[in-house]
Amino acid sequence: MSRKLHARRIEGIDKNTCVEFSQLAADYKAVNLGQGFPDFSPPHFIQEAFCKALNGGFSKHQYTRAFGHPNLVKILAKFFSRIVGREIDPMEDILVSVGAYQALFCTFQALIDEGDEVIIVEPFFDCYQPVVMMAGGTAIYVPLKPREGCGPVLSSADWVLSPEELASKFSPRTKAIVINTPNNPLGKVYQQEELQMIADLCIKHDVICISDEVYEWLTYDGTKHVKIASLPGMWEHTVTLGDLCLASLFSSACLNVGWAMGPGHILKHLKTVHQNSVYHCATAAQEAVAVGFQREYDVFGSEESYFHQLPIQLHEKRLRLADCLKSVGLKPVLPQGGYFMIADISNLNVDLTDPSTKDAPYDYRFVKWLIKEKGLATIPVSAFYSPEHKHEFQKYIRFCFVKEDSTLQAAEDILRQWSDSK
Ligand SMILES: Cc1ncc(COP(=O)(O)O)c(CNOCC(=O)O)c1O
Repeated sequence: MSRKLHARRIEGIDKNTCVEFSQLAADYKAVNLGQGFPDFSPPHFIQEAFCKALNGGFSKHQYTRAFGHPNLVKILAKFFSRIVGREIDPMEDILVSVGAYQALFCTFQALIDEGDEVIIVEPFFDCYQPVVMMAGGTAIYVPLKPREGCGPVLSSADWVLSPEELASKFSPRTKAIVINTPNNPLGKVYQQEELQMIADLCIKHDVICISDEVYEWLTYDGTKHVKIASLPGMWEHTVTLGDLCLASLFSSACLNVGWAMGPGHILKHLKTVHQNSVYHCATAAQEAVAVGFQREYDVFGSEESYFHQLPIQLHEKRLRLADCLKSVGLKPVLPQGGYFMIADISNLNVDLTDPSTKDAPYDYRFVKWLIKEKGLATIPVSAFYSPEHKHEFQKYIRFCFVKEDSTLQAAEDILRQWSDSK
């Protein structure tokens, strides 16, 4: 066929970093600290709930309510009403989606029009730019930067937004701002005063805040996760996105149940996109997650809670990886939350003359070299920046530490052998 096949809306977004580097890791059978998923099983109670749902009769194998399985939306509303501090209507204020990815897609397709501007805080989960573009929007970027004069940047808490620079990005065309807390890849957990700064601008300019909180239960060292929707006046301005199976909850990406939560007058538009695209999420998976969520509601705040246990388990892995990276000359930025840790690689002098990557940013070339020559997979952090800011942040790579200890040990062995051989 001679005529152009693909639509303009997908021009230039065909490449995906996770897809590219996960394939390279598989091709080279590398130890994979790249893509963010656990390499251990979910807790028994969620596995049992999933098996019970699958054996729960024909209704669990057929369509359930399009906008969310009644058992699930009811427990979600009950659970988060307590956290947000307001009565959440399970039937109006929640949309269950196929992972948070689909919730993101529905949100942008429903709310962003040609010419609308969307402020994206960098570094950002790399799908934000494509979903803004597919909706016809224009991405406006504002980077988190290491705080001036803080000395060596040891923590994600040291990466902050400039109030002046952020305020300057709002214009009459600004429709939404996207934040992600805890952040992927940096691990920053926005504190109340930072969220209040964003909230004040959203209310002043009548802008919607899209708050991606898939890692909300994974915070460390006593760091508290604050939902921007819980701040005064922000419920009406916020779409909160969550994930019921990835990091935050049950460490089971395969269940792939996410959600969007917010006021019914906004959520009704996301539901329009949902019912005209995916329409429905797996009933048995939703039932299993509802059972898991009910359990967590009953034990919330106690030592039996998985939300309590998982961060403790991951805290040790996080410190172990940071120690290893420091011992071989990398400079890790300790994350306040989430699945990932970035490390500054500027101290490492590696011959990156591979002609196949000569025009790529330094971290891309380094990551490919690390996979091909050392058998260790990570992700280049410049992939989480806009074209205009990539060059400023091409000396960092991202590690996922939500892995079995044996996997982390294998990665450490590779790094230490390399370090000893230098
Ligand atoms: C911030 C954020 N939002 C949304 C999502 C999507 O969540 P879900 O898997 O529920 O669709 C993810 C998924 N994980 O990313 C994998 C990686 O960076 O290696 C995410 O990190």
